[in-house]
Amino acid sequence: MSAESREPAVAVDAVDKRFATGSGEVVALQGIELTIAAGEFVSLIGPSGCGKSTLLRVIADLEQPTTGAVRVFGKFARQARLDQDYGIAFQQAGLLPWRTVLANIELPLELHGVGKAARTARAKELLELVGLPDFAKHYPDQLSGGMQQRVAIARSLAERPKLLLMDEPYGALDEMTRERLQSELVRITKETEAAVVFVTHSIPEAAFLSDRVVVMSPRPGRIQEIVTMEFDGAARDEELRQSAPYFAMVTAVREALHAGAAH
Ligand SMILES: Nc1ncnc2c1ncn2[C@@H]1O[C@H](COP(=O)(O)OP(=O)(O)OP(=O)(O)O)[C@@H](O)[C@H]1O
Repeated sequence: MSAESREPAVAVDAVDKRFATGSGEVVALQGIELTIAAGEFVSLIGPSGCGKSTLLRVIADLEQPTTGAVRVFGKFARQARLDQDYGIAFQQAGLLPWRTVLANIELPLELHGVGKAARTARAKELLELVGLPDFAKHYPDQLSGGMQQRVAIARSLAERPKLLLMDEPYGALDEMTRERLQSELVRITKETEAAVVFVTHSIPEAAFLSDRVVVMSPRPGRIQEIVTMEFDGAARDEELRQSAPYFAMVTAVREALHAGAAH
């Protein structure tokens, strides 16, 4: 095992984030401590405005913490961003409208100097993976929102990142597609051994996907509780969704959320 793979994927150390606004200061995050192991799947859940997106953006170095520090595989977040050590998929698919689906997926590889043949081959493989092999030559506006989201996920996986940062990537999808993409994500992250930080509003989604669910509470945004998912070793498959251990975990996350809201 290399030194790098022994480092946690993410280490958030005493992070506060305050925003100055016209009506005063907003404390979006306070005293956040969170370590995510290599290969671990962690969801962030909590009521609207509790700071989930802000925490993800701080990890991605799209926002700077007011105090504290973030490391990604041992590097400062800024260096990890410059080195493109993680893939990002947000709810807004963020595809370039003037590029075909294939060219959108190829973009990160192109920016890293991967040759044309290799990046086209990889992009086609990813289109298969997300179930859109026939849409390579389409443009984003010719696709449904859900299909665009799958393209964005394919793009985030292009460089086989060891960390994926996902902000409600499935929020706009119908339930069937959503469950299919959840299963797909489980399979993909198992294959690639990527760690994932996943923001969601869905308790069942968080329970199905995660090793640990971080429950946040608002004003100021803090970690209320971290719930470890225990499924008695069961695989994360369709059977799990119907099982007693899964329902017990859904209940545990729900109770933690309600405890946070009561404060
Ligand atoms: N750029 C900004 N300027 C000022 N305030 C901000 C900014 N970004 C976020 N905030 C505030 O910080 C708090 C946390 O916002 P954030 O978007 O992280 O919450 P969230 O948990 O992701 O919410 P949601 O579930 O609704 O997406 C909110 O009160 C929000 O208004």
